Amino acid sequence: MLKKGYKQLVDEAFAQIKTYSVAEALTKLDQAGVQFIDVRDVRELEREGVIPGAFHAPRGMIEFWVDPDSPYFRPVFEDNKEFILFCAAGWRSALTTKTLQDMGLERVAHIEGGFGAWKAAGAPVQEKEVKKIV
Ligand SMILES: O=S(=O)([O-])[S-]
Repeated sequence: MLKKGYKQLVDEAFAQIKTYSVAEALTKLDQAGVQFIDVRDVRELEREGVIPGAFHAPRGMIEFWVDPDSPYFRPVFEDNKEFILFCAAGWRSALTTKTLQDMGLERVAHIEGGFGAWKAAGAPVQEKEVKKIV
């Protein structure tokens, strides 16, 4: 028997994090000082598309990419931006937003319903660029 199931974890995260509707997030898409963060798996990006300008930080690595003391640190996280996370449907991003908040990021939020809701609302989507190996 688990001490906590996924539902409890997600509900606890929802209670402690900021959640933007798609409409609210859309107003922030091109805003200076705001960075969208896509925490989905790369295969989902290839299959479903991406939000223009979003930085891909897979959930599996994100704690290591955010922490400047980690050998995997990514400079995109060093600025004092607002980070808006999303996944496919809003559960992984809720857990990840809670984790980044626990790590000390002050302006972090996620998008309700994730990329699925974003796409369904007709918000901007583009194909993932395929990197050519030369
Ligand atoms: O992306 S997810 O909300 O289905 S975990």
